[in-house]
Amino acid sequence: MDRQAIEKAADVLRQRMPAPPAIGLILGSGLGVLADEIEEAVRIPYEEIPGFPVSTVEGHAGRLVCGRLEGASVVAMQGRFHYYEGYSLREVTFPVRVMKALGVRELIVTNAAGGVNEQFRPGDLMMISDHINLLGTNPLIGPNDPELGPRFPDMTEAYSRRLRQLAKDAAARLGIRLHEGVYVANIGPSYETPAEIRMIRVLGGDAVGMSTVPEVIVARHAGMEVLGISCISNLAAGMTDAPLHHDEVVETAERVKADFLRLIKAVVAELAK
Ligand SMILES: Cc1cccnc1O
Repeated sequence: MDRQAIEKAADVLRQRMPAPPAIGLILGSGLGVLADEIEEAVRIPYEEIPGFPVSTVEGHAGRLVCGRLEGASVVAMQGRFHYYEGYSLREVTFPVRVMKALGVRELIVTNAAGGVNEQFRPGDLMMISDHINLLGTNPLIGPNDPELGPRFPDMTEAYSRRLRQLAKDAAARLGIRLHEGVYVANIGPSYETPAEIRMIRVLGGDAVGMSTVPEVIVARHAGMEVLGISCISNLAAGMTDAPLHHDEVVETAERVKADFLRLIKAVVAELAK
């Protein structure tokens, strides 16, 4: 990814944003409602930002929302880009590069995921402790710009221990049940087969989805701290007889949004201190 394109997008946004953001939020399917809670909000459609792709998935609005949330200056992606839409991983992760250029230090990534762990139920929240990349590719492939990050970034703590503790403490304070587990990225857009879900379980996966991992790899490359929260939208293939539908993914996220909102806002409030 070239620095010129990143700076060009960041410059356009600096002209329109109320203040430099400290926290970035990527809101997954049906979870964009959090951006509606941002105060003094400036909403910028992706098509007005040079270098941003345009989201094509139902349940993803397609705009950047900047403003204040729980006392912090934030920038939220209301709608994200997915590899399965046909974008390159560099395009999918370009917004993370721009957030870094704007000054974002902590990135909270959220998604709707399929439950693989047999203890999980639709509507549960899972904090991501680690991920497994089954995409068979990586957003950092190609020449590395050392100004953006190291050639071989360490992924030992892809999901910040500090932020995970913050989220755990917030969930306990709020009486929100918060699982913790491993998120596995599948390319999509077809859902996983029952055999693939059995494989993912054997590999140690607790939830599966079609996003998040590319953004987290780039965020860690850029030196950002990351917290990941999955909304278990439905049980993955083979765990029930029912077939999977995208509208179920969005509908479940809608249903659990109260707890999801309370948790993310509590974490942001802590970071704003
Ligand atoms: C996003 C998702 C939801 C349910 C099952 N599998 C997935 O990849």
